[in-house]
Amino acid sequence: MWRRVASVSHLFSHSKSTKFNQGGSTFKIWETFTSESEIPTPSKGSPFITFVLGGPGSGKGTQCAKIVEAFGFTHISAGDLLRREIASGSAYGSVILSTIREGKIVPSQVTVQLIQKEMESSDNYKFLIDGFPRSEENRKAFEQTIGTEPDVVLFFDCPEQEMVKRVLNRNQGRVDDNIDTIKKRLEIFDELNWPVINYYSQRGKLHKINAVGTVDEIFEKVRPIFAPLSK
Ligand SMILES: Nc1ncnc2c1ncn2[C@@H]1O[C@H](COP(=O)(O)OP(=O)(O)OP(=O)(O)O)[C@@H](O)[C@H]1O
Ligand SMILES: Nc1ccn([C@@H]2O[C@H](COP(=O)(O)O)[C@@H](O)[C@H]2O)c(=O)n1
Ligand SMILES: [Mg+2]
Repeated sequence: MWRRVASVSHLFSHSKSTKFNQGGSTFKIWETFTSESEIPTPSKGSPFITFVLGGPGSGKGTQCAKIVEAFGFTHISAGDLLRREIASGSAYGSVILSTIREGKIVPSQVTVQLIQKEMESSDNYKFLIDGFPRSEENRKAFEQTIGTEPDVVLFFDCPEQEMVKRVLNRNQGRVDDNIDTIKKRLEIFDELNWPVINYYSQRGKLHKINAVGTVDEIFEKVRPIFAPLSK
């Protein structure tokens, strides 16, 4: 198991915050706008963990691929791990499949175990954990099992209409890429993901990225966050 050796709080020294309301509560979100902050070089023996949040179709997977290419992270998509578990014929497969079909959240114990296995079998120490945590339960289970918090949290902020359009055009044969499941996923996102976003915002770890624009335009907003890291 890894031990944390350094704080990266000064990563956020070139950020500004904005306040907004969601579900009757006020949230504060950090928005990064420059790449000039210094961060400690992550080292083997101490994982550098980035959580990647955003609604369905906000572009998390697409941007993760760009971050991997530019900065040498290992991409761990919680959704992909769950889909792989279904395909492997595991004992959990049928319950995971019906949960995904309903747009609901798989029990954290299952997802965290899959993430942990993936991290432990990797030679890398820079991880992008995509689509996780989806709920406070997910977040707490990760902290308890892995014993650490993320260094950075990205939140791809995208209007619902745009997310629906992207998901319906995705065409990758996913069982949840249909209008009924998308509506449920959006409801679950609103209900369960905002507390997580708020939590990391309060801890000064959240980077909100406007996810409207071309893939390259959005990546140019992501790049400064990781620019101090070498590949
Ligand atoms: N900036 C963009 N503009 C237009 N289409 C995009 C953009 N980014 C991603 N897409 C497309 O939108 C679809 C959804 O993107 P992606 O799979 O990256 O989203 P996601 O956040 O990982 O979604 P999910 O949570 O459902 O896995 C894909 O078909 C992708 O090619
Ligand atoms: N932490 C998570 C992540 C995902 N799921 C389930 O998988 C579905 C697809 O996830 P994507 O990230 O690939 O969109 C999602 O709708 C959930 O049903 C989960 O339970 N927990
Ligand atoms: Mg995805």
